[in-house]
Amino acid sequence: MGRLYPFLKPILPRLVMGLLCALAASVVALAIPQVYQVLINSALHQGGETSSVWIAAGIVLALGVLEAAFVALRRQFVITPATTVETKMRISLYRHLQDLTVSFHDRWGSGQLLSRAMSDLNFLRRWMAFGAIMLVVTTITVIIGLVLMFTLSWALALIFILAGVPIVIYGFRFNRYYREVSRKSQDQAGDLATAVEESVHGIRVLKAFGRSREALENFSDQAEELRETEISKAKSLATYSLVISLLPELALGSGLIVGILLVANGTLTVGALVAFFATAAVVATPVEFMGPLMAMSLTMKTAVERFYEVMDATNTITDPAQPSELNQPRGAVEFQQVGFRYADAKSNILRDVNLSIRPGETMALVGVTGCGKSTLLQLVPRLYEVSSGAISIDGVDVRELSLDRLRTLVSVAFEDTTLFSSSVRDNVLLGTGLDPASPAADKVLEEALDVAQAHFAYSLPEGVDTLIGEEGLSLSGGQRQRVALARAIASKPAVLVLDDPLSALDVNTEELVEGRLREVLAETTTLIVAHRPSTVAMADRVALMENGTISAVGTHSELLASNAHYRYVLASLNEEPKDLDSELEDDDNDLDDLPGLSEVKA
Ligand SMILES: Nc1ncnc2c1ncn2[C@@H]1O[C@H](COP(=O)(O)OP(=O)(O)OP(=O)(O)O)[C@@H](O)[C@H]1O
Repeated sequence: MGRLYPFLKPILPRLVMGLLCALAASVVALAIPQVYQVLINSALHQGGETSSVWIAAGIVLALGVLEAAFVALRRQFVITPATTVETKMRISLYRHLQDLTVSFHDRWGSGQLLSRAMSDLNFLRRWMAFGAIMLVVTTITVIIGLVLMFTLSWALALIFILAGVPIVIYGFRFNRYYREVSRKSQDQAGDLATAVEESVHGIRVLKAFGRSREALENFSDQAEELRETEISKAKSLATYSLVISLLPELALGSGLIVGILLVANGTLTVGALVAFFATAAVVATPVEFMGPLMAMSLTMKTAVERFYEVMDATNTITDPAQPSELNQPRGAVEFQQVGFRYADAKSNILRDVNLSIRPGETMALVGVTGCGKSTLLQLVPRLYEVSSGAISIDGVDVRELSLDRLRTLVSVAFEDTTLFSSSVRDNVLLGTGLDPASPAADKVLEEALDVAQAHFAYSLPEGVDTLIGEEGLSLSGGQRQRVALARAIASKPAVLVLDDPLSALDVNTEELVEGRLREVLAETTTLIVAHRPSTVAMADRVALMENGTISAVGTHSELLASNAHYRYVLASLNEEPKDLDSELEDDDNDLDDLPGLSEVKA
């Protein structure tokens, strides 16, 4: 819990003020029985002073009002700072999640992160605003109350101390058990959130495959598990609460008998007896309150642990201490002996990858499914870090560039497009750093939408300002891909990395996009994963990927003529490789000169 100090530091003065107010309220509450003692001893006997009754009543009333005022002040002091801390912690968590590597996000369920950012931090706020202060205050109230009880009658106070022993012993057991069960319930809540998130995202698949019932059954099982954990939590708290409320009551009962005997034999005054029991009543309330407070503190401890599990995850892909400059990038990309293994994977996905892409060249990456093409692309903007070897742009290792600079140089469009809940304009201009409202941004937007053949955006209900993404208008797969492609092009990168960005387009649109892309790509170094011969046709050269390495590089015609695996891969693509022949008629390569071509043609 000490780790919360940096977050709590700015609000400590207000928390201390809140604590002082809460303490003052308790002290005032404990002072009231002392007035009873004076009142009873001075007025409640024959010939007693009647005027003191009015004075005592006035004092008790004033003390009551004072106590209420202190309680109200405590609330004022702590509520605002607690929400401030909650917000700050939530923002730090979000910032850290943005910084953490893609490998981290591969391993963590989104629901687990969601539950940490929302419900765990919510617990924490409630604990700061109430639990922490009340825990300190109740402890101090009990201590002061016991001291007062000892001064009034040590024999009676001893009975209460004896009753406290089993409470403490049981408290340790409760502590251990409740921590475990509270951790379990918070993790289960995270898993449940993941299940909701997955089924909401995959609702079409679930419906289309008629799996809604199974999804519901799975969800119900998980929800049932959480319910059982919550019940065992509640049972354990109920038992603990029973112990800590019953024992003080037993002590009160037996204390009353002993107290009356003490008054009867003259060892104790009636006023002291009444004051003792009034004090004991003030002390008993916080003692009974200890159960829920302990439970709250243990839940909050788990919440802090869960928060720091994420915050402690280190970002391994960071800026270099002294970033290199790359002022006028030409866009020569070089892979040297690149090897890569996913965290937790048993073997390397990529090994000994050597590939040189000239400035302005378009290189298609072709290979059978699962051979590592997408993985290789993601290494260029350092979404994952190479395990061995190096990737350089214009001779500068990508690890020597600041991440901001690298990601301005390299732009990416993935096959599986993600659009954010904002306008088409904002989505396309995401990586440009331009003010979306500026005239310069309008021009860039227009050009990018034109290259990506995403003119449909102008016909949306509010044109390019139409809200798309999860909370907005649903676009078709091909429309989404075109917006994502426009986004990649808009920032005018030196290096463009495209993971089969046209896979969802119909043949005619694809042709139009390719026509415009060729013009753009003439200036930009491009590495493009190709699953269709028509995409291969856009490339100057083709790199063939086989078993996690580049096994051959050449023009389409060269590879077609000389490489059996290339022919096999092309044959397995969506279209027949011969479709490409017409595209390549203008190619400078003289196919007839290539060795072995006659066999291919045959
Ligand atoms: N995040 C990940 N963690 C662990 N393994 C992964 C991860 N992503 C991909 N893989 C594995 O790496 C291998 C290569 O995947 P990759 O997506 O790079 O292939 P690909 O050639 O692009 O396939 P496709 O043509 O089907 O898109 C696969 O065996 C896949 O299971």
